[in-house]
Amino acid sequence: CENACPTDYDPGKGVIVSRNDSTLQVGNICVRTCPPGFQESSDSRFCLSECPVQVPGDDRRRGELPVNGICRPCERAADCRACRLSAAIFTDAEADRLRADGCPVWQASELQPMLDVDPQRLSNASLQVLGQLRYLYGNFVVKRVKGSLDFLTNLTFVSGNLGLMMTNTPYLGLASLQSAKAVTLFRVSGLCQAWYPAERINKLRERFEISEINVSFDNTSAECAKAACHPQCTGGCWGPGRRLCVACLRYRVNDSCYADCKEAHRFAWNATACGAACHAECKIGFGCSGPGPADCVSCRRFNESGVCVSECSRGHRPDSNGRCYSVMVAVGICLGVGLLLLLTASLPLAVLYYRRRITRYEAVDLDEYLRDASNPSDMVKLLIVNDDDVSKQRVIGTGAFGTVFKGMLRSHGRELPVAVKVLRGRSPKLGQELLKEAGVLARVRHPCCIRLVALCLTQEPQLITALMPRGCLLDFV
Ligand SMILES: Nc1ncnc2c1ncn2[C@@H]1O[C@H](COP(=O)(O)OP(=O)(O)OP(=O)(O)O)[C@@H](O)[C@H]1O
Repeated sequence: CENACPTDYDPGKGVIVSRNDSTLQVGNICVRTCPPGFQESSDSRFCLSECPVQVPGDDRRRGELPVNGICRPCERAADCRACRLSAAIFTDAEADRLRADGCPVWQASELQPMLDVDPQRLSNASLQVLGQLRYLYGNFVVKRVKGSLDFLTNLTFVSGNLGLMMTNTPYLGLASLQSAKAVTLFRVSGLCQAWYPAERINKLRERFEISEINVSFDNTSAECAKAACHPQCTGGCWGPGRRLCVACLRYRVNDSCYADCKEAHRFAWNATACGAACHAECKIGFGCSGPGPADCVSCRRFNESGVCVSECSRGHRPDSNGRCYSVMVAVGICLGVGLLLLLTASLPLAVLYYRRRITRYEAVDLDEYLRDASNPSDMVKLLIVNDDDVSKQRVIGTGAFGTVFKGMLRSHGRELPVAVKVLRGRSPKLGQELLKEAGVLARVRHPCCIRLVALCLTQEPQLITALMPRGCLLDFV
C-alpha cells in the first residue's frame, strides 16, 4: 500500500506532478476520476471537496473555483472570496453578516452542510444577499416559495444537492447553473412552459442527476399565456428578460444578451464580442467607439470640446444641450450680436428720421424759384442762411478764392440744388468784401450770369449760387 498516489518531480517546473498514468488521491485511495461532489485539484493530484478559497489578506496565492470539475485560479480575488455559514438555516441575521463581506462563495457549516432557505421568512434585503451566491460548498434546499426564484439566477455551482420544494413559481431562473451533485424538483407547480428550457435541462442531465417529482405546469394563468423568452435569447430561457437566456443570439455581456454592443454600454470589438465598457460619462444605450470619455457617442451629463465630463471646467457653463461653452467667448458673441441687432433696429429709424428731415423741404425748380419775385433773392432780401441749411455733397471746381461744392440749400421748407463756394480766409475784412460782392451779384439778372441765391456768414464764408448742372462753359468751348 502507498500512502500517496505516485508522482514525479518535474525539474523543469520545479514542482511535483502526477505521473501520466497515475491517479487522483481521495483520502487514502487513488481514483481515475473524482467522485461526485469532489473537484480535481489544479495540479491534478487530488480530489478536493472544496477548491482552495481566497485567504483574506494573502494575495500570494490566488483562490480557486470549480470549473467543469477542476479547480481553476480566480482571475480576480473578489470572485473567489469565501464566507462560511454559521448555521444550516438561512436567516435575516445571517444575511446581515454576509452582506458586509460580499462573498460570492459560501461554505456550509461543516457539522450541518446545508443551506436551508425559506423565502417566506426572509426580508427582501436578505433575498438580495442570497442573490449574490454563486458557489456553494454544501447542500442547498429552497422551499415554500410563492412567486419569483430570481435569487437563484447567479447560482453557478453547488457541491452537494440542490432541492427546490413545495414551490409555486412561473420559472426556475437557474440560468447560471453549471454543476451540482444532483438537482431535485419536488412539488413544484405553476411553471410556464415557455420558461422551462427542456432541451437545456436534458443537457444538464448528462452532467448530474435531475429528478422531477410532482412538477406541474400552469396552462391557464395570464402570466403563462404571455410568457416568452427575450428576443435576444436562443435555445430557450429560464424566465423573462435578457438575463435568463440559455444562450445569446448575438452578444453576451455580463451574463445578459444584447442585440449590439451599444445596448450593452460597450464598444464594438468584433462581430461576436463587445469590448470594454464605455466610460461612465457616456450616455447609456448610445454606445461608444472606445473606453475613454472622448469616445462616447453621446454624453450622460456634459460635453466639453468633445469630451464627456461630469461638470464643465472653470470659466465654462453648460447650455441647454449640455455643451460647455466659454463664458468669455459667449459674452463677446452676445455683445457683437447685440450691437448688430441694435444697428439693424436703428437703421429703419435712421432712414425714417432722414426721410422726415428731407421731406420737411419741398424740392423746387430753381428757375421757378428765382422767377418768383416774392422769393428773397436780391440784395434787399438777400437770404442769409446757417451752416445747417447747407449740405455739401462733392467738389465741382476750385478758383482763386475758394473751393466750389455741389450741394443743397434748405430754405422756407424747400430744397434747392446749389453751388456752394467756400471762401478761403477768415478775416472780418473778408466778410465785408464778401457782402460787397454779394451785393453786386444779387443785383445782376442776366441769362449769361449765375444768380446769387444766398450767403452763409459762418467762420468760412460761403457764397451760394444756382447750380449749373452741365458744369463750366469753358469745357464746351
Ligand atoms: N454755379 C455753378 N454751377 C456749376 N459750376 C460752378 C458754379 N460756380 C462755379 N462752378 C465751377 O467751379 C469752378 C470754379 O469756380 P469759381 O467761381 O471759383 O471760378 P473763378 O471765377 O475762376 O474763381 P475766382 O472767382 O475765385 O477767381 C468753375 O470753373 C466751375 O466749373
